[in-house]
Amino acid sequence: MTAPFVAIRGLGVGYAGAARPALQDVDLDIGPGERVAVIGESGSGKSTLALALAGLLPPSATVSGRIDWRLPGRAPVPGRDIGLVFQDPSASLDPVMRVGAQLAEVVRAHRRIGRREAAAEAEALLAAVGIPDPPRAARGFPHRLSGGQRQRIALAAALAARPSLLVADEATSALDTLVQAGIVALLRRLVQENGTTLVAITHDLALAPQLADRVIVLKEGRIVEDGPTDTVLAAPRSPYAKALLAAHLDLQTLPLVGAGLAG
Ligand SMILES: Nc1ncnc2c1ncn2[C@@H]1O[C@H](COP(=O)(O)OP(=O)(O)OP(=O)(O)O)[C@@H](O)[C@H]1O
Repeated sequence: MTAPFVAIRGLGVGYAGAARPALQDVDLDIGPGERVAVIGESGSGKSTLALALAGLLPPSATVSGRIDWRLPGRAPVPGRDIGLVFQDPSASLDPVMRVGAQLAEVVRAHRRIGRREAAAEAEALLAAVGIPDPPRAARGFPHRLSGGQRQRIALAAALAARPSLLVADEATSALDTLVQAGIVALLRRLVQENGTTLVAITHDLALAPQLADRVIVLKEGRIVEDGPTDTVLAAPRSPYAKALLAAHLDLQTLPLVGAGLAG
């Protein structure tokens, strides 16, 4: 791998009152432009890793270890260097602000451009994420849109500042299968086009081949598997990853595209 974009060493995160640390001894290098899926069951520490990367852990959390960024001389700024998309788009969209104004505000918060230019950029972003009739959508409010459209707009907002890293935490979990497929395809296209590094958190193994070249499996706050997506899904080494995969195949959900396991 070329020089890592971010290098995590011995990261541990504990929350007050918790029986065990949410993350322990996490060592992880992520290269520029890499697309990484972080998989694990509920409570394994996926969201904590996302928050640690974004610098958004609650102040009460106890943090040890280091996260070093390849950004010259400064810490990354969430929203500018790191875009975030969550499961619930309402977390990132203001219900009482017009969609176009919200996007324009994000653009102007990070780039020195005038109002008109920012409004035009907002419409361009809406078009880029596949929202029909961008000028009309820009004048509307988020609550008038479907869940899938709101998630597209949350994605547009996360990418408005052209971040180097996009962290998507269960970004498609709340959506039905068809809408989910559309958002996954969009996410994949946008990060490829922009060369954005992607960390996609998901409990859904079936999404890993569609989103990522590399899979990391977390169990009880530790990385138990880390490798190319196809290799991990075709031949997991850790017993835990094997069990996750077996449980997934038992459920007979979506075929694991690209893993040679679909048939
Ligand atoms: N703010 C918090 N305060 C206390 N404990 C927390 C907090 N956030 C997470 N935890 C605990 O830390 C552990 C890891 O949680 P985390 O949300 O990172 O896991 P996860 O894999 O993302 O789970 P899920 O898929 O359910 O979101 C869990 O035991 C959780 O209960």
